[in-house]
Amino acid sequence: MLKIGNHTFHSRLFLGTGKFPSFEVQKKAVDASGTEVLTFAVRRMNIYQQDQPNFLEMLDLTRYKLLPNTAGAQTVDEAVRIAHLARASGLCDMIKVEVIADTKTLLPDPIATLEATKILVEEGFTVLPYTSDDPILARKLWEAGAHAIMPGGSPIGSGQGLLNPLYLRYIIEDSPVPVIIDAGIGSPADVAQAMELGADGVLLNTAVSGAKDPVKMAQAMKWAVEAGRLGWEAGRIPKKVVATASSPKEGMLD
Ligand SMILES: CC(=O)[C@@H](O)[C@H](O)COP(=O)(O)O
Repeated sequence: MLKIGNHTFHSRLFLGTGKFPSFEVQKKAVDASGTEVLTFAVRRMNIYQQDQPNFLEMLDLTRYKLLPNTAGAQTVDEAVRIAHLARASGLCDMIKVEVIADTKTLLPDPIATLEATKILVEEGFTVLPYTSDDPILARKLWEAGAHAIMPGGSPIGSGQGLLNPLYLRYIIEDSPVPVIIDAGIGSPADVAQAMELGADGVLLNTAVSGAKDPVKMAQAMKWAVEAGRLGWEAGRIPKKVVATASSPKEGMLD
């Protein structure tokens, strides 16, 4: 069971809702993923044009926790304002803090992320900051009261997988709060790697929405999360540089 703040989840897969080829495919993929948490940019919400299609309208929202994110924010003020908008709209008290100040890498602004996290924790939100794979910043975030840490595997939408497994491991080993690897996941193998490192979960979007068959990929991601978690719980064998026969020698004829 995954616990973040006061929320508990069976599934360890968080799914983004952007860029699916259609709402119908999105719905089928969400179902196939087994996710309980859907994230979306508050700025995509159609608050003022109720007659326009809503990207969440095909989904039975009673089945999912919504994790609004502050995507589009470039400053602390913007992130905090977007979080307030999410709360005023009656969405979940969870907020994914995303403050991006670089359009090429889409890497998070570490100082603004920390500042926004402090403010929103103080205001009673359940705060999940999207951060780089920097273990020192991760520590400052949980010291500031973040309820989970979401380090990127690689740049958003890049599908590059985990570029720095060592730093992610440092974060996972030290963090007193859940660590969700967020962004850059390209394939089920990346997901399994994250979970085998000991991550508490993964958040992904593009790898599913951009797949040739998003529904099949969503199912594959679900199984990869489960397989990786099980493998981590089971404890892998140590790597050796020499071969060791897998059959025991005892009882063998010479
Ligand atoms: C949907 C969302 O929150 C993204 O910003 C997230 O980081 C996912 O990234 P990928 O699309 O690389 O999976």
